[in-house]
Amino acid sequence: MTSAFGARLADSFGRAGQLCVGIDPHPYLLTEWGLPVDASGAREFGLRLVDAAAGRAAVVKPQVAFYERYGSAGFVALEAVLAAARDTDLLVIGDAKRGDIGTTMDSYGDAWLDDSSPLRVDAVTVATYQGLGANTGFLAKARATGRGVFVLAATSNPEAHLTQTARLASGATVAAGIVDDVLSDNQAAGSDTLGSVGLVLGATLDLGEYGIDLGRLTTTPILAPGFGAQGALYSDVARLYGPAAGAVLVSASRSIAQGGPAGVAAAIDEANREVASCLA
Ligand SMILES: O=C(O)c1cc(=O)[nH]c(=O)n1[C@@H]1O[C@H](COP(=O)(O)O)[C@@H](O)[C@H]1O
Repeated sequence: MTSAFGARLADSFGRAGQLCVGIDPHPYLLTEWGLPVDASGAREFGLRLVDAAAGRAAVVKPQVAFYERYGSAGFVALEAVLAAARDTDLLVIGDAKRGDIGTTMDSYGDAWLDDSSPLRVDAVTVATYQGLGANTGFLAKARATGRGVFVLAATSNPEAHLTQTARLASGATVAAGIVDDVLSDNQAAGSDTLGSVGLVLGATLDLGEYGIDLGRLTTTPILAPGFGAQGALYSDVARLYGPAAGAVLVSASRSIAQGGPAGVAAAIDEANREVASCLA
């Protein structure tokens, strides 16, 4: 891979808009799609979403849990979906939400970020309960291979509120502290377009309450889940993210897939249109 993830993401935004199509093969969706609730169904679901998203959206985001639930057969299915996406101009975020001490994170880096791994993706989601410093090797590997990382900061689920708005000794919230760490990391790496280390900032939240200054995030990729099934509206992207809206990857999974396979392409086009008109 030649250029940095942030630069490739900026290029994709320019070509295909700011939508991320989540690939979450929930058992109920497999049934609705007329697919078996097993690894072969999850594979087919993922392949069809990749096919529909290619040329229509910037990014796809397979949720690893919905493949992992089938054990080794699920990982074989996921590898097939990732390989298919690699043959398109889509960027792929592996939603693996890995987080551990540094030496173990290095091994996760070998799984998701190494050029020789069948699970390699363009970017991965990580949790930093062990501190962003524990991800030093992981982030270095991402940069060295032109890949990216999205760090959970303010997640879309209501249960996270208590922990993520708790105050650090500095007085900043935990979420704002993670934002600061990521900003320092991107500044140290000197990215000139979008950085390669991004943040997860859910669309279901009042980010002001988390003490997050969106004006500082104009060149930090923001993965924004919560649209559709979790209640956020595409028409609210500009209001929710303000000055950082141009860096937001608007992410939706169930709401794109719920109309069945025949409706996916239209759902993607409609979502992309709504996001673009809100950001125009
Ligand atoms: O990292 C994520 O993508 C993520 C972070 C977050 O704060 N909230 C969140 O919902 N997600 C993921 O985004 C997807 C949301 O799916 P839908 O609610 O169906 O659009 C799921 O795969 C979640 O695991």
